[in-house]
Amino acid sequence: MEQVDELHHARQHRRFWERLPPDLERQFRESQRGRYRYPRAILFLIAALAYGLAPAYEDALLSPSVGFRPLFNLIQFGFVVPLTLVASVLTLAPVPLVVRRWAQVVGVVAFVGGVLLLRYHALRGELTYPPEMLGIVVIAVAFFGGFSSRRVALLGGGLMVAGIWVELNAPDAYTPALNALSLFYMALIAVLASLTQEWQARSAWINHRYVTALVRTDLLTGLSSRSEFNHLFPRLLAMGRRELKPLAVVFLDIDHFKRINDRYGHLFGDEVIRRVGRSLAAHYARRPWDLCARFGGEEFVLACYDADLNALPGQVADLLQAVRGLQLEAPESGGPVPISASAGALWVLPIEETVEQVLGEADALLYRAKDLGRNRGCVARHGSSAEIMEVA
Ligand SMILES: Nc1nc2c(ncn2[C@@H]2O[C@H](COP(=O)(O)OP(=O)(O)OP(=O)(O)O)[C@@H](O)[C@H]2O)c(=O)[nH]1
Repeated sequence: MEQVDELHHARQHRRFWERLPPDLERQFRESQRGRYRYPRAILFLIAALAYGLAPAYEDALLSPSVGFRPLFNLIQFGFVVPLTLVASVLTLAPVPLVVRRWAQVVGVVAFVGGVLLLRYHALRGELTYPPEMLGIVVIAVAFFGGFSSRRVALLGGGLMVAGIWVELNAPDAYTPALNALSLFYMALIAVLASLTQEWQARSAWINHRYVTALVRTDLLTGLSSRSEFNHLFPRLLAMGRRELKPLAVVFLDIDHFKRINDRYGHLFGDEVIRRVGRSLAAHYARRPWDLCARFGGEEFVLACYDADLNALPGQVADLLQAVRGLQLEAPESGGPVPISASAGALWVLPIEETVEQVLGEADALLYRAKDLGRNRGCVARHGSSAEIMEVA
């Protein structure tokens, strides 16, 4: 319930430049990194190849006479190409996210640093190098990098300043002002594209999370919804079967709820459902695998993993007592409104039982408790309907 509210708030009140609350933001970033793994690995590979093969096409296409100085060769082959290749491999390798991120940052910085250096010397007439490479790298990083928009903005902004400095300080080989302007536009496009793309990705992600949370949560009580229970219970049963652990399934239904509604109104009826739901969650479903859901109307279902058969009657009695102990006051008179519930509890060591069989048997126990006069529970072990224990 809190999560539904938090997601709703994040959807409604987020401005274009704002991030999500820290926990959601972390989950969002991780989901995005996974998504762009392959494009990023390919990007780094292309960067490494483009850089590594530069001398070949430089000589052939652009400036046949220019030779590389040993220092350039060292930077290019001893530093930039290996780092970019390592970034490519680590992007796909099963290494921790932090290592991958740092490898990529170092790869990108090394790459663009190398390109800037070459560009500087190209403008001094010492060699030629395609300046568009810089823009391509920035835009590609912005689109596929999976970095935060702030990091891309920092990178884009830093590159823009460095690029302009290089253009203006090199001898007037071409048209520095025009080159500076084109660098500025490239960096601007990259930053805006990355911001827009991130905004859209974040909006889609948060909407998806919100809808999922809505489907999984019962909005009146904050417990799991029936669809969430239907989703998780088969898994719990399968896990019990695999690990040979017993389960307890308890159906609980508020007695004569229609009368409460008719007498005190539906809003008060809602409050009763809410209070009973909270009380069940507090008393019973406390371990990580336990399920506590509103099955519909005034009926609840609990499923407990690795349940103790001997403790079950006592636990059901406690639940019924907790419902009886709820101090509800009538809307207008303020007088006490006594309520009670009936329960059916089934203990099962799952072998071949289906979900329908288990839930059907537990539901039958609930109806038996209703037939016996309500305000009580019927507890049984699966398959031994002759030995039903009555608790109150
Ligand atoms: N206030 C409120 N009432 C609901 C909600 N969902 C179902 N109901 C009402 O719950 C009542 C359930 O009535 P019945 O199924 O006859 O059960 P009951 O009166 O509790 O009788 P027993 O279960 O046999 O003890 C109906 O009147 C429904 O309208 C809800 O979300 N809020």
